[in-house]
Parts: sequence; structure tokens; C-alpha cells
Amino acid sequence: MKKMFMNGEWVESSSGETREIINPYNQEVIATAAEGNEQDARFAIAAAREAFDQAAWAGIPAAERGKVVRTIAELIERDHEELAELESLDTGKTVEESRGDMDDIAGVFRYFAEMVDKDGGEIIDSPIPHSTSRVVHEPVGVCGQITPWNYPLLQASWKLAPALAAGNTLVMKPSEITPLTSVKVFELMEEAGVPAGVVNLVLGPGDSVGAELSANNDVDLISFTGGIETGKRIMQAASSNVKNLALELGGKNPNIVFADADFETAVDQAMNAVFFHAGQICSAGTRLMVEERIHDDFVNKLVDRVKNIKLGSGFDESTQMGPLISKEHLNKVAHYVENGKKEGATVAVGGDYPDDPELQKGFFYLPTVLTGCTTDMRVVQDEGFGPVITVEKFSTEAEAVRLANDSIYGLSGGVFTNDIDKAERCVRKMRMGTVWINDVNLYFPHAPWGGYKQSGVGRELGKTGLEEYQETKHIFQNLKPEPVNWF
Ligand SMILES: NC(=O)c1ccc[n+]([C@@H]2O[C@H](COP(=O)([O-])OP(=O)(O)OC[C@H]3O[C@@H](n4cnc5c(N)ncnc54)[C@H](O)[C@@H]3O)[C@@H](O)[C@H]2O)c1
Ligand SMILES: C[N+](C)(C)CC=O
Repeated sequence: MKKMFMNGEWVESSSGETREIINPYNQEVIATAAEGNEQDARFAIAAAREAFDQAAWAGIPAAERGKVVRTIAELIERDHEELAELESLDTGKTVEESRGDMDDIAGVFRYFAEMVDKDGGEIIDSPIPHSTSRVVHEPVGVCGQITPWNYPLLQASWKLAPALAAGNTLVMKPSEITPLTSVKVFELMEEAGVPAGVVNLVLGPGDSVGAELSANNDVDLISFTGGIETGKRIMQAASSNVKNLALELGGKNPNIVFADADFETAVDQAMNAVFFHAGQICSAGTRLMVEERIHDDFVNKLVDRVKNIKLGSGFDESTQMGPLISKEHLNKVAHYVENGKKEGATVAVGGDYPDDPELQKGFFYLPTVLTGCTTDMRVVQDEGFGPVITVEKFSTEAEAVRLANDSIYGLSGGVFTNDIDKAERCVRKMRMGTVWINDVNLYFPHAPWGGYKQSGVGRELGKTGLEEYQETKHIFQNLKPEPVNWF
């Protein structure tokens, strides 16, 4: 039974309720987890509040905190294979992808561990005679952290590492359907020596545990990664005590291919942009935009290659794409494609469930390419979050940029061209938090990640990822205090 971690203890839920965790490849039960509720969330928040107010973590010298965060990275590296296999069991993604995630996760803890003791504040040139003026950074306080199911531990690491580095205490709620690697990393944080009450883990549903974290007045910051509609609810709840807010939401990301791009690379990357993790990636380049002159050749080549994508178990080395996360999500993706067809899109390949008998127990959907799409279609505007590419045509650079920006989202986008001036002109006009030139879906700890428009608020990773977990304080000192005699 996977328990919750509160005030340094592993506990069951106060109600005794549990949830079965399902393998999306074959629907087998892989674990049972405690199912927490509002009361459990309040208990964990109180523990984090107490630990913060007693300076159980922020009061430790920064270099010592850095050492503990670095040890977490080392323990993740030690248990790398176990963590990768757990992630694949829970999400269905290939173990090869999960191994890459674990490398990234250890790197994130290392990156923030190195930043811990580098900030000595700032001296301001005070305009007031006989005074000093300084700026220091302090932790925000108690942080609520809510994560999604698609990259369970990766998204958790983007929140845990900077929050700890900055000296905060926290309560994390992972997605209720993929808690396994989060439980494991809390074991590793305990082993690394994080003091009791500093990190707390509550398992359970969003509308109880997540809602309590978002609304509770003892929480100072809420950091959320997930869908737009949930993000809006959290934003409203967080207004109760005007919490600091960080939102990493969805995307519907354009991938623009100009006729002068390297053809083979652009086709290959158009597939990488979408079919990793069956398209369940916030920054998936699901909206392929191809210059009219090469459109037909490009689609033909793409379809030829997509036909050969091998579906299967994430534990089979020959598998290139695993299942979707759940029955509910599979139905959502199938409806999304059906609606696209009704709007006039043509299924060039896929558009159905696989008929391979070996895949019938899993939540599989065929890699799909929809052609004849236009920007006004819902299938182009909505985040499908599945292995589905919509293809649009454009004829000029200005049109490509205008169409790419025609979205409520602004998470990421790609441009493929050999004309570097054109690439630069396009990416500077694209209203997205990350833009790639001749590449897709890249991220690393040193560069900030986040969305323009409705894709989010704030940035994770990089220097800004640490700043999100810090308050900024100005300290002014009068070196020659004397009466002002105004009154
Ligand atoms: N921008 C990014 O970096 C990024 C990264 C990963 C995923 N995502 C987005 O996440 C979405 C997929 O994840 P999902 O389906 O798990 O999202 P979701 O919004 O359904 O759930 C995310 C988390 O929120 C919790 N939650 C649900 N209702 C809640 C409520 N009322 N109050 C508080 N918490 C609540 C869930 O239990 C879960 O832990 C996609 O839209 C994807 O684009 C974004
Ligand atoms: C942020 N990222 C790309 C790792 C996962 C998005 O779903």
C-alpha cells in the first residue's frame, strides 16, 4: 500500500479509503494507494506551516540545504532504473523515455542545488543621504504543489527542487492516477535528510485534496501543472488569501515547416514533436503547418512513416509508442478525431483503435494524421492530448505567423527553415514561451519554461524557476536617524 507522507511519518488516509492504480497497457492493478481527503490536506498544511514558522529548513545555512538537495539528485541516480520502470508501469510510456526523464529529473535537483548559496542579495545605490539600501530574497512560505499524470515525476521535480532550494516548506499532491514515482521520491527526500514537516505528500483527488490546497489560507503559494479549466478553478480558489500563483497549463503548439527546410529532418521532427508518449505532452507540436509548395510531398512522406510506428508495451524495446493513460482519455481522443472529421478534416492515416489482438487490453489509439485542416476548426484549436497531428497549409511567412498565433494557447512552437533570417523574424513574432528553430520539444534546467496567453502564469526552471519560490525584500537603513519635525 502506497502511503502519504506528513510531518515526517508515512500514514494512511484519515478515512481509510484507498485507490487502485492501473497499468494503462493491460489494465492490471499495479498498486493500491491511500486516498486522502480535505482533512488529510489540512493536516499536511498544518505540518508544513509549523515547519516553516519554526524555520526548520530556511534556518539551515544555505550551503547545507544545497547539500541535501544534491543528495536527492544522487539518490535519484542510484535508483534510476527502479524509478524509470515505475514511471513506465504507471504511465505506459516506454522505459527508454522514462530513463530520459530520470536523467532530466536528477539534473533539475543538481541545477537548483548549485543555486542555493549563490544569492548574496543586492546593494542598491540609495538616493537618500546617510542610508543603505539592500535587496534580499526569502522563501515564500508554505507551497501547495499540484501535478499532472503525463510526466508525473518530471513535473514534480520542477516544483520540489526550487521550492527546497529557496527554503520553503511544501505539500505536494500528485495526480491521483499516477502517484508511484512521487511516493518513491518522498522516500528519497526522507533518506536525504530533509527535516520532518518540510516536505509533505497527500495522495487523492483534485476536487478535495487539490481544492483544499488551493483555498487554504495557510498556503502562501500554489504551483499547478495541468489543464486550463482546472487552472482557472485554482486561480479563483487562490484568491481567498491572494496566494502567489504559478500555472503551467496546456498548449496547442504550431510547428511551421517552410519549403526551404531540410525535408527529411522536418518530417522526422514532425513525428518526434507529437508521437513521443502518444502525444500526451503539453508542448507537442500537434498543429503542423506546411508551406503549400511542399505540402503534398510532405504529407505523403509523413503518412508513410507514421504507418510504421510500432505500438506496444513500454517494456518491449521495439515499442515506439505506448498507450494513452486511461479509458476516459482514450474516449476523449477518439471523440476529438470524430469531431475533426465532422468539421471536414480527412484521415490520412490512423483515426481509429488498433485491431492488433495484443493491444486490446490497453488504452491504445493509432497514430493519426488529419489533413485539410484550417485554423477555424475546433480540432485545430483544442488540445487533443493524443497521438494526432492536424495539418494546415500556408503560402507566405506572414500568413504562417498569423495562423500560428491564432490560438488561446501560447506554450511553444517550432519553425523549420534553412533561412536563419526568416527563422528569427518568425520566432520573434510568435507569442509563445518557448520557440524552437529546426528542433522540437527540447527543455533543460537552465532555461525557463512556461506559457504566454492562457498557457500559464510564471516560469519554471532557470533562474526564474527559483525566483518563483522567493519573495523579494527591500531593507532600508537610516544611518543618521534624527527627528524629521514635519508635525
Ligand atoms: N505547461 C506545462 O508545462 C504542462 C506540463 C504537463 C502537463 N500540462 C497540461 O496538463 C494537462 C494534462 O494533465 P491532467 O489531465 O492531469 O490535468 P488536470 O488539470 O485534469 O489535473 C492536474 C492535477 O490537478 C488536480 N485537480 C483536478 N481538479 C482540481 C481542483 N478543482 N483543484 C485543484 N486540483 C485539481 C488533479 O487531481 C491533478 O493532480 C494538459 O492540459 C497538459 O497540457 C502542462
Ligand atoms: C514540460 N514537458 C514538456 C516536460 C511536459 C509537458 O507535458
